[in-house]
Amino acid sequence: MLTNHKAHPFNVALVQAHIELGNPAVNRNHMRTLMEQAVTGAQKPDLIVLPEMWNTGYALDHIQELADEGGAETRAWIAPFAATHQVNVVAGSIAEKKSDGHVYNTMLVFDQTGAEVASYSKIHLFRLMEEEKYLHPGGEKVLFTLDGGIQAGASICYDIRFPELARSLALSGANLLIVPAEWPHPRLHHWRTLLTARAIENQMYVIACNRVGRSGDADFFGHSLIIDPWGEIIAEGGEQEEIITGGLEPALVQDVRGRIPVFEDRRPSMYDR
Ligand SMILES: O=C(O)CCC(=O)C(=O)O
Repeated sequence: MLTNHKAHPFNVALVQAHIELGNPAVNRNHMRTLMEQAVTGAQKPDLIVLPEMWNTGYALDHIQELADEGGAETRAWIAPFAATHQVNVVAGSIAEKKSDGHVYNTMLVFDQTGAEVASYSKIHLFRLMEEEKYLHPGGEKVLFTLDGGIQAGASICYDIRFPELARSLALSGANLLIVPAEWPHPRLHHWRTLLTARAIENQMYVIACNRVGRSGDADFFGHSLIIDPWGEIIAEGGEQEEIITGGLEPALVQDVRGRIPVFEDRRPSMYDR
């Protein structure tokens, strides 16, 4: 295992929460309570991450009425929360109704001043949950810089089954992949393996925040993960609500990339699709 402990790691807190189906008001209050716990915990986080579709859950039948119009409601409380507590917030993803009338599965990112630094809508919609019938896919990959200078790339849940996206983010400069999810049983093996592979092959940190609890037929297992660029699991959640914390050491990315020069040894002309 590679170690490169610095005095001030970049502390992350993953809010592994239960989500109430189709009840944005309850979910908003619940997330705020958990986020307050995160910022008053023993280790003050530099970054808080929420799970996927936390405002509505997969209430897709009613998603047109339930979705946050222009993301306004979410922005209105998360931006001041970030500023008040001087913490970066990746607000998981929400069902967001955009001005084109479509609903997107959208990640919003705020810096420590409460300024919005990025917005990413899920590119790969998940047919097993009929996302493609109710949601509109995003049209671009998204990178952003967090306070502290860390370059991060956005992925939402099913996106991690497409290694091309994480690789493309890494090639564009990402040192960290952030993954909000609603990933259910019985695919824990896929979850852990895919996330670890994305970390190892791209020599980047991967932090993934999954929800817990039952919703309809789905049983969401948590197991939120913080994985370092060598593929070591720094922290992993259980199957109940909890806040998973860990410290990232950004210099470790260059360290690992120096040890096995994968990016120098790539042969892009050999990969035709
Ligand atoms: O790929 C999977 O197994 C789960 C994906 C998923 O649940 C989602 O994208 O919402």
